[in-house]
Amino acid sequence: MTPFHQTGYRTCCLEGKKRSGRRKKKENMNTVVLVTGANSGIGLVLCERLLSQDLEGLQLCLACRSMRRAQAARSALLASHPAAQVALLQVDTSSISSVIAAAREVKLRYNRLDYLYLNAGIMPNPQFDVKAFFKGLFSSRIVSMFATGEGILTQKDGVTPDGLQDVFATNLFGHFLLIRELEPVLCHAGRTSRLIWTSSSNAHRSAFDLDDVQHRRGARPYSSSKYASDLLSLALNTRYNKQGLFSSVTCPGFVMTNLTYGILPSFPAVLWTLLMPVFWLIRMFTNTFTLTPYNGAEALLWLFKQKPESLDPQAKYHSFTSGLGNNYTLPRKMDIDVETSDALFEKLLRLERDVREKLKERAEESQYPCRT
Ligand SMILES: NC(=O)C1=CN([C@@H]2O[C@H](COP(=O)(O)OP(=O)(O)OC[C@H]3O[C@@H](n4cnc5c(N)ncnc54)[C@H](OP(=O)(O)O)[C@@H]3O)[C@@H](O)[C@H]2O)C=CC1
Ligand SMILES: CC(C)CCC[C@@H](C)[C@H]1CC[C@H]2C3=C(CC[C@]12C)[C@@]1(C)CCC(=O)[C@@H](C)[C@@H]1CC3
Repeated sequence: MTPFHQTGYRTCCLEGKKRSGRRKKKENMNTVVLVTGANSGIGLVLCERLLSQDLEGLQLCLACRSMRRAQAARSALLASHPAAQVALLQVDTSSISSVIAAAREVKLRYNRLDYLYLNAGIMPNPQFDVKAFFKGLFSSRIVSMFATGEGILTQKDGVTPDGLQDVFATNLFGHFLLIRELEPVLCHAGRTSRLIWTSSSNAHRSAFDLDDVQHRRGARPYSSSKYASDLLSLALNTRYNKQGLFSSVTCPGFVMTNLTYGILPSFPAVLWTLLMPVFWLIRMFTNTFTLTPYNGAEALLWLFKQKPESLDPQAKYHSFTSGLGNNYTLPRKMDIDVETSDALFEKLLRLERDVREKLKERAEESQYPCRT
């Protein structure tokens, strides 16, 4: 038994026909999978679950901002899968130069990338509105409040050294730039590559504004960044499907991870654990309370096994856990449209041009420091 495993739960996947072991192995020869934010929570357990599939030639690349934490994750994975091929990559998705350097490294190491999991994410300085929470408990919004966190959470965002809003840069723009930089290894004639986003049911149209895509003005940068990732996924499909690149969006449900522990910082981890029976009870009414990273990773793993052409680009694929602890994946139509997704894509392209120019200027300045 490894730390990733969870006892007492039966996992049932809505998988198509079962393939024979031998065919499965041949098809997956040298499948390269890169996961951002792979050193903890859903990203780490996804890696473990991928390794447990026993796919021959699977090459995992853990893309993390801290090499120390990445090493610890690699050691944990190798402890349960000693023969696995697990590489590390340093990337801070909130930093333009880090993303560009990481992409350069990927292109040197691999000539093809089959799966790119865009999973790294933050929800900094969350503010939990206790009053709204108790009001919600006695209203008809109760189920949707527990499923989405809508109406009870806001955040205080910061600004990165590149001058971008932190949540936007980390959750969305860094990943956008990574995809753009990795085009040569993602778009290959005769083969498909996959982008799989860890979005959220907290994504909401009302938090997003095309005139403020970085969410400088509001107090829901997390919701805005996740809604933007839903839109971006659709735009990527519009533009890249012909080149064999397919994008999908997932929601892991409510999962106990470092991200959620940060929501009530005064709550020690042990209190969260004590609340587990309450959460299991709530799960009887909402299957979105997946609670463990193992359950939360269900949709991310399910998508790995699907043919991309069979997926709906306007659907979000949700991990669900039933009251009895069974995991399954189901699609839910997203509240997005092609026009807004295209408009966002254009804005991101413009921002990409700007940041690249700034980066060039900075490089020139450091080369010729005396020039004015
Ligand atoms: N937990 C939940 O209930 C839900 C989570 N999600 C999403 O799931 C994803 C994974 O989060 P989760 O597992 O819950 O939380 P964790 O905090 O455990 O994982 C987040 C991961 O992202 C990494 N990360 C954060 N910032 C950066 C950065 N600038 N550059 C590179 N990596 C970074 C973290 O690295 P480090 O350890 O160094 O901080 C960590 O590995 C996120 O996108 C989150 O929004 C969506 C819906 C629900
Ligand atoms: C202390 C109380 C007895 C219980 C407090 C519960 C809340 C802290 C949670 C109830 C629903 C949760 C939730 C999220 C965070 C924690 C809650 C608000 C998310 C917003 C976390 C991030 C996501 O992406 C969403 C999918 C989650 C939705 C549910």
